[in-house]
Amino acid sequence: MLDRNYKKIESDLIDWIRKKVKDAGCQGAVIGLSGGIDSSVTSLLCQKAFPENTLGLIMPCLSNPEDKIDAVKHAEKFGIKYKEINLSDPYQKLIQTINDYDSELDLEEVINNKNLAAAQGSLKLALANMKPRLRMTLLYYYANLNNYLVVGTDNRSELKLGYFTKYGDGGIDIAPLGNLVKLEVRGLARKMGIDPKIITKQPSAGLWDGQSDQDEIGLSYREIDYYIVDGEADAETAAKIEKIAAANRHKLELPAVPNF
Ligand SMILES: Nc1ncnc2c1ncn2[C@@H]1O[C@H](COP(=O)(O)OP(=O)(O)OC[C@H]2O[C@@H]([n+]3cccc(C(=O)O)c3)[C@H](O)[C@@H]2O)[C@@H](O)[C@H]1O
Ligand SMILES: Nc1ncnc2c1ncn2[C@@H]1O[C@H](COP(=O)(O)OP(=O)(O)OP(=O)(O)O)[C@@H](O)[C@H]1O
Ligand SMILES: [Mg+2]
Repeated sequence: MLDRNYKKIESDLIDWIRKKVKDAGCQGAVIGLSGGIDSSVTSLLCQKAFPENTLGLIMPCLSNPEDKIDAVKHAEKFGIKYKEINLSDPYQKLIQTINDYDSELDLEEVINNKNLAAAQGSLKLALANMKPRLRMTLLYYYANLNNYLVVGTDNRSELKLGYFTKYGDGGIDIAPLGNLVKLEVRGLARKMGIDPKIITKQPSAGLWDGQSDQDEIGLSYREIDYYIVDGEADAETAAKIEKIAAANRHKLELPAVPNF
């Protein structure tokens, strides 16, 4: 699976991005830069497609400070224009606003801890998913302003599982990595000279301290990717993947509309 012609994939994806942006009547690309591998590869592809018209947005939201350092280093290494907009305060204020107006749940502990570890059950995800949705708002601000497309970073593994926030990091215009599973994204990243620290970092949505894709999904990318590409998996793994995929399929569809 890993034995792919990454040089050709790279140049085909650069051409594809250029065509999609031009066909949309747009002039460039805006991407969220997390310091993770998917956004590093995507931003570099965009930068090669539109060297002058690619904008990376670094948007920490009570995030691990290491990630911002990695994102800045990546942007500077490859000459990607970027801005940092820290969303921690607006995020906290939004939670405070909910707390002020809705007395049903007490969010003081979450607000004071600045950590979603204090939130349990559905509250944890409800608050966590607001982070990518705030980022999406900023990405579209810059897309509208500059006549750019919002370029998403979702890969084939995440799309198959629906492992993204609906209208958050899933709220995008195009997804250049959408036909590459995570292990293939790693192959492409190596070929493109992405910093090995970024390539070997544990994949994480970074929505709360210590979150990792593998722990949350309960499967490794090796298991997920071999199943997606070659159909190789034991019956239990295959069933688990299909169950998650079925539950999240709505994320890839348009909202249901009555047919009467
Ligand atoms: N059948 C259906 N038809 C239409 N809509 C349906 C639906 N079932 C739920 N929904 C709607 O969808 C909502 C649930 O979806 P959503 O809001 O996305 O929430 P949900 O899928 O519960 O959470 C997002 C997941 O993606 C992960 N994530 C997020 C961001 C980045 C990354 C990453 O890889 O870096 C991962 C995150 O850790 C979490 O596990 C429901 O509250 C409901 O509004
Ligand atoms: N702090 C952040 N600043 C800007 N964008 C972010 C930030 N955190 C997440 N994003 C955006 O959300 C996307 C989805 O996150 P995701 O974690 O799947 O990708 P990644 O961090 O690039 O790679 P990995 O999955 O290996 O962690 C990112 O690729 C990026 O575009
Ligand atoms: Mg990440």
